[in-house]
Amino acid sequence: MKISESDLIINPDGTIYHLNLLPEDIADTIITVGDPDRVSEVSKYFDRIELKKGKREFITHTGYLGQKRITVLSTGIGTDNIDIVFNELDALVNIDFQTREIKKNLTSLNIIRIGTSGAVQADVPMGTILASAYGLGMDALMNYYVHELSGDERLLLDDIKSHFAHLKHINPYLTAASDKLLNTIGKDMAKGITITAPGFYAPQGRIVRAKNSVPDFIGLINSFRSNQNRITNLEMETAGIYALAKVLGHQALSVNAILASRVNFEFSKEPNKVVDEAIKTVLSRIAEV
Ligand SMILES: O=P(O)(O)O[C@H]1O[C@H](CO)[C@@H](O)[C@H]1O
Ligand SMILES: O=c1cc[nH]c(=O)[nH]1
Repeated sequence: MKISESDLIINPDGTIYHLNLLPEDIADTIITVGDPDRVSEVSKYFDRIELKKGKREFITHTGYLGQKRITVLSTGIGTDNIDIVFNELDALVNIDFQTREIKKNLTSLNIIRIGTSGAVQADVPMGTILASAYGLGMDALMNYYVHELSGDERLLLDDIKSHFAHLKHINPYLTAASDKLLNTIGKDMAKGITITAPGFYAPQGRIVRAKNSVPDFIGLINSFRSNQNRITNLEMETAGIYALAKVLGHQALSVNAILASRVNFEFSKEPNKVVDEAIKTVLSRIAEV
């Protein structure tokens, strides 16, 4: 079935609407970062850069590390941007732009986020490189998509829903990381459930001047337990990435450079060093995926 011109917008030069990319511009292995300035912090380690493009906050570099073709792309902040990036990346590989039809043979991308995050457990110090075993969304994105849970995800989400039941404004959703990427890129990293919040301040329990509606949100978050599972950190994209990757048939892993300890009330004095460590660790393992 032909996808309409208003559902899938292709620019006059053949590029996808927001990302400004042609299907041939992206590799099958994609690194996403939030900050547009972080794209060159990743691609500076490539042996060769073949393409640099961008529009708005969506900056893309594609190149090679050894024999491996890699795309690094910035998403900007928040799951509303993840909605755009993931639908458009998927369209670039799985929709024929000439016929506007879904291709018969679908491509599954390997997508690795390298992001920054704040820890909520005392034994996850600043400087930790943490792989998200699960993304737990406190935002509203997945209310708009049909998505199914595995048995393990359902059991864990039921426990999470009971723990947060008194927060009537949220409908949490949960998706596991790609096993393949967790066991390669994420091997021997600290692991935990990552909360994706719809904001940086009160939605992550921060208090500056405006009053928070949820008292001691960090205490509520870090006291959750379900078997060996606990919530380790907070950021703003991972749950949307995991959930949309699963819906669209892609593999996803989120690697978090822990810059803040929310329980020790500290923020890293050397954030670039921590992020660089995460970038180098991911790139040193990327040939395995
Ligand atoms: O450093 P990035 O990848 O942007 O990630 C984190 O930093 C931003 C907030 O400062 C949010 O996007 C959050 O998820
Ligand atoms: O605490 C933090 C640090 C980075 N990014 C976030 O979203 N939260």
